[in-house]
Parts: sequence; C-alpha cells; structure tokens
Amino acid sequence: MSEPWTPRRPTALLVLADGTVIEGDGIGAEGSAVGEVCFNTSLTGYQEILTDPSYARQIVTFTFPHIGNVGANDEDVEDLVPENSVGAVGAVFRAEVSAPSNYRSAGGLDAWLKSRGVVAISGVDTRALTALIRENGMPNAVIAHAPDGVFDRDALLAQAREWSGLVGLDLAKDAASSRTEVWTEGPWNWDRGYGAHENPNYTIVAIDYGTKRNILRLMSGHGARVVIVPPDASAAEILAHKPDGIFLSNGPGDPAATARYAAPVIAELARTGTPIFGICLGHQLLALALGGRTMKMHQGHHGANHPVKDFTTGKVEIVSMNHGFAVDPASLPSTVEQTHVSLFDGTNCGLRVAGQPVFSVQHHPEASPGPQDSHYLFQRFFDLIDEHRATRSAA
Ligand SMILES: NC(=O)CC[C@H](N)C(=O)O
Repeated sequence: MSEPWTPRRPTALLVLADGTVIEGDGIGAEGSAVGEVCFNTSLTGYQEILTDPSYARQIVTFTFPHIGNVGANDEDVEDLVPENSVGAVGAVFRAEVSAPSNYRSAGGLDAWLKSRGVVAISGVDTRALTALIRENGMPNAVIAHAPDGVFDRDALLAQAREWSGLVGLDLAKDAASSRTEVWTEGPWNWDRGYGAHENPNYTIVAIDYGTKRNILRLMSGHGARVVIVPPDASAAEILAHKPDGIFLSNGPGDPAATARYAAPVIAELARTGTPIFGICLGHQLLALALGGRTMKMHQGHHGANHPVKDFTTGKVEIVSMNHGFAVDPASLPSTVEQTHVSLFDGTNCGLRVAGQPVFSVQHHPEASPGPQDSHYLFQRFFDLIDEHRATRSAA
C-alpha cells in the first residue's frame, strides 16, 4: 500500500501583527526576523535594494515577480561594511528563486541571502500583500524560515505584536561605520574598475547615517576626496577636515530619533556657510535641524519609477525612492523653499535654504538601482561649492 498523501508543509511564514499568516517556501537564512513590511516596485536591482542600509529592520516585498535570476556579485552591494550585513532583514518573493545565471559559488541567491542573514520566503501572492499594505499601511511582522516546517505560530505572532516598530527608533548608529575613513574605492570606471581619484579637487565630509556606496562613488567621480565620519561626529571634528562641502547620507529608522543628536550638529554646520547636500534620511535630518517636522507615511515610497518634479527647473525626473517617513512642508520655516515634490502623492521631496548653499532631496539621486535622471543633483552640489569658493576668494 502506498503512503497516504500529506500536503507539503510550508517552510517559511510571514506573520503579520494583525494575525494574517502567509505561507511559502523558505530560502536564505534560517530562523526568524522581525521588521516592518514594505513593497518595492523596482524591476531590477534586488541586490542593491536588500543591501541598502536604509532598509534596516524592514522586510521587502518585491512586486516584480521573478527575483534572483542573475544571482549575486560583489559589485552590487550597497552597504559600506558588508561584514555587518546591515540592510533588509527579510525578503518576500512571488516566484520560486530559480538557478541563477551568475554567482561566484554554488548556491545562488540562497547562499548569498544566507551569508547576509536575510530570511526570505517565495511563492507568495505579492500582489495581494501589496494591496493589503496599500490598504492598511506597512505592518510589523515576523518572517520565519524552518526547513522542517515546524513553527510556533503563536510565538511568532506574539513577537510581531510585541515589536514596537520603526517609530522612535534611531538605527543610524547600527547602520553606519563607527570610525572615520577616507573613501578609497574612487569612482566606478568601466575600463579599470575602481580606483582612487588621483588629484581630488574637493574635500567632502560625508556624515554616515547608513550611506550607500554609489553616493560615495559619484562624489568621488566629481573629483572629491570623501572623508566618511560616524553619525555622531561633532561639528568641530567635521570642520577639522576643512571640508569644501558636507554630505548628509541616507539611513534607516525614524529621522526624529536620530535628529536628537544629529540635528544640533547639522544646524551648527549650516551656520558656518559650508555647502551642505542631504539625501533621504540626510534630507529629513536637515529639515529637522532647520526647525521642520517629519511624519510617518502610510505605505511609504519604495521603487525606481517615481515621478518627482523639480520646481527650480520645471522638469520631471523618474527617481529611485526608499523612505517611510516624510518631511511636512508646512512645518518648514519661511527661509526654506520646497524644491521638489512627488507627483504620486504631493509629498515633499526637496528643500533649499534661501541665500545659503544648503539643499537636500528625499529621493535617491545615486540611483542604485534606478534611473539616472537625478544625477544632476551631484553636479548641483559641486556647482554650489565652486560658487561658494569663488565668492570667498573674491571677498
Ligand atoms: N533611504 C533613507 O534614507 C530612508 C530614510 C528614513 N529611514 C525613512 O524611512 O524615511
């Protein structure tokens, strides 16, 4: 007699704090991870997305159905300290992850996810999950992977419910490098790969709240020597490097929590008249330093296909986005001008300070992954630095 048929056990679960349990096939790290679930609409760049430190304590649902087919490589890692593996804690995929076309070792995406400690689930109706997030907002959840299919569902639900969520969490200190270092990779060059810039024209101090590598590459490509400092560096430490410009990086967590120590430093730096450029968390922190407010968004913006209008030129750019908090433009003082806006929902996407070389954007102009429409913002930063230098030498 043949064995009675037994249904296949799910080897992964996504347990939402509202009690919804989504079953699927586990891949990547075993065990469980708690975080906030968001959806990302990018068509490419899963490796850059999962290694973006801004995704710390988040579980990314990919709306693109087929993830993992080009494997993983060392060039597409975005976090500065890959050994720390700061980035998304979990990933949700529609299709089963098939054999990749490329990976240095056997095992493909599964091995790579494991090496970074990312717990992933495939075989999920990501369309339904995305619709649920659009309806109810980004839920707290636990993602769990057990190859033997044995789960304590009540304990996982309790863990999802007990987690206090991203609001109030400063994660920049976990995501950022804790020491000062000079970026030595230089810009990417198709002919010779990476290489330090031989004759830098500028010194940029990048305050690292969880920066992405491509931002540093692009600044380096503009001829800058980039000094990376920890998120809690003092204004005096930063100014000691004699920066031509100061960069405020992207990063994870609630900007209002990080602002407790970051905003006073940024406010002090802004008073020196040194050109400042902020991206994403850096934009939010600048707004807070200038006296503005930030708020949690309903479903956030995560993707590489978001239309943003630049009021200063009237142009629309298609941009890369990854944020769950936003600047309330009504909270900004009258000396601060709103320069960019999301054409999806009208939320603030940029600011500049009247009469000062200080500006920032909510989106990700380094676009890794994403379209490169907003690369001009790096040029804008270096143009401001040149203008600032010219007025100083004329004085
Ligand atoms: N990419 C980022 O810098 C994200 C900023 C912030 N953590 C947010 O979610 O809004």
